[in-house]
Amino acid sequence: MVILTGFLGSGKTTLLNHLLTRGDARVGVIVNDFGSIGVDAMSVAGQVDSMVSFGNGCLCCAVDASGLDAMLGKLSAPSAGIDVIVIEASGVAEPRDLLRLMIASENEEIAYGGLVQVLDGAEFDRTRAAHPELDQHLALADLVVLNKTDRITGADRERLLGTIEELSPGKPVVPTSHGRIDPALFFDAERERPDDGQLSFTDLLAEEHDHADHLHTAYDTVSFTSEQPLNPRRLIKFLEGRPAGLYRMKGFVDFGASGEHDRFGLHTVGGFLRFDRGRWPSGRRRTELVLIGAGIDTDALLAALAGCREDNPENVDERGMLLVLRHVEEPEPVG
Ligand SMILES: Nc1nc2c(ncn2[C@@H]2O[C@H](COP(=O)(O)OP(=O)(O)OP(=O)(O)O)[C@@H](O)[C@H]2O)c(=O)[nH]1
Repeated sequence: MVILTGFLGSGKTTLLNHLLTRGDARVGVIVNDFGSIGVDAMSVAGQVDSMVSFGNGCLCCAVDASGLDAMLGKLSAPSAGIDVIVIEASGVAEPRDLLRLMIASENEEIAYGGLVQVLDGAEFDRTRAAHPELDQHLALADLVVLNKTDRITGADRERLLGTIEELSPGKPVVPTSHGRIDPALFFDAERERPDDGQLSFTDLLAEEHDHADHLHTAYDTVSFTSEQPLNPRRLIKFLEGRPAGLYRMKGFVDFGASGEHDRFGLHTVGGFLRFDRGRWPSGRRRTELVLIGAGIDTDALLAALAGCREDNPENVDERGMLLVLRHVEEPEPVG
């Protein structure tokens, strides 16, 4: 579940429509203003399988945690076949309140996938003057989208990037026009299929060549594999120091630990980091990670990951594993 937030007119709906038409994932959408969504574009895209909406204008005023849970329950039901839920919340909804609602949610099917803040590049200064709370919103975001770059000069763009960096240091910022962001930065193109051992990011990479426009040329993608288990402490250190341009990481990590659920799925969106635990398909136990970013030194990142390999995998660093477990958000699967 991804929260898409931004002030009125910043381009959230445009971005969402872009995700719906360009991504292969099945998207469930929760909006706080039915009228603001391009319903036609969505039905043409045929991607929205369920949409929950309410006209109260403000998501966090309209629902409490159990109300939200009911909506999420509808969208996360296996019968809905939804891969990702996007909550589109206008600037009037406080991201902090939304996050609080998410944390209070008792739905175990749903994993939080990051808070994305959309900014109108052309209106940034005026919006900030009128809504000083924008500074706090930026500090909460996992990923910042600087939209409407077609309406600003290169010099303004650099200045805004500098201001955003000051307000939310180290936060990844993706400059776009018309919300044309790579869906892979938000979620998987296809659902993972653990049963046949296919990794969804393979599809994700294959998708790169299908798109007609040159959206992807702005991104660097690199993958890392290791038959040798990784050291948890060193990997966590790498993750904590990952560069701001590294928008997304995805894959599975083998720490050499043994147990029922010793496959650690890794998922990062901007500053957000989560592990979940699962089982290795037989014979496929190895670390496989995909890194997506812009302006990243892929060689240096690969070298740093290679440096996380554990030379004595038989001695699992149990205390190091505790650092990993701190980021496990989902309960251990049962059975
Ligand atoms: N020039 C330009 N216009 C854009 C861009 N992105 C969106 N727009 C236009 O800006 C207007 C607002 O975009 P929306 O996507 O509706 O913005 P929103 O954040 O969903 O707005 P609310 O629903 O009011 O919160 C629309 O007319 C869009 O076509 C962009 O990158 N460049």
